[in-house]
Amino acid sequence: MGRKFVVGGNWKMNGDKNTIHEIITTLSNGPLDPNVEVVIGIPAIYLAYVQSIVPDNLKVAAQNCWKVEKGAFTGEISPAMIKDVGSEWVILGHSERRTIFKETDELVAEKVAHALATGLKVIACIGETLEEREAGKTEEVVFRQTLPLIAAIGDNWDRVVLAYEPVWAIGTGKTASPAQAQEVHAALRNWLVSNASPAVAEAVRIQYGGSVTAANAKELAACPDIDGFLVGGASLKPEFVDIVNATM
Ligand SMILES: O=C(CO)COP(=O)(O)O
Repeated sequence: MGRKFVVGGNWKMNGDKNTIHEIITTLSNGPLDPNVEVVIGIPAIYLAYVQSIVPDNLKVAAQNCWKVEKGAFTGEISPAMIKDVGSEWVILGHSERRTIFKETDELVAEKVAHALATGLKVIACIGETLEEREAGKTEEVVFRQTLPLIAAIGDNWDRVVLAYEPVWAIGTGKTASPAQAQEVHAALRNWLVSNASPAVAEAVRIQYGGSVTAANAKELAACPDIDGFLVGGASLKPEFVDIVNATM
């Protein structure tokens, strides 16, 4: 069976009640391709608000969470809380979490394991820096980041989407070319055959993220191993509708 296209919008630390209302109105009017799964990543403080105004065809994600249910972790939110306000997804391991907040591959894996154990669905992000790419280490880095996720995910792959986001393409306007993105996606899928299982490799959806716009989405979406996008800046704009509809 084919992999269902899945498009995420990662708002990062953007939006206020007014602009959020506008974005949700735009997405509600769409129309959004009903064959595409759409997940929007919301700043934690607005999760409940967004949850109260989204239509059924939009799923809501937190952008991070901690690795236990509750306790003395000032400033953190737990998967149980995300679930409690009605959201089904969490984005984990985003490169901004890894670089700015120093999250290690192991911590990301612990978070993924706990989020899945709580019943959430996870978008797990991986991707190399420019320096790593130029040193010819792209695949090495992507495989290293994915390896601890294998044990963390266990047999919950049906609730996981991988997002390949080359750090040099994030927020820079420098999109990976379709050939560059496809090459990494295919290599990762091939690596999953032996490191997870052939069935997982075949079924798991791999999103591309990094300066995706309405202008480049169709060409990227046509690549056989690109199963969706994780969109930053453009997810705050009306063109997100066109990105969701890139495979129509
Ligand atoms: O980080 C991203 C999505 O998670 C990509 O951000 P941009 O689309 O703004 O490059």
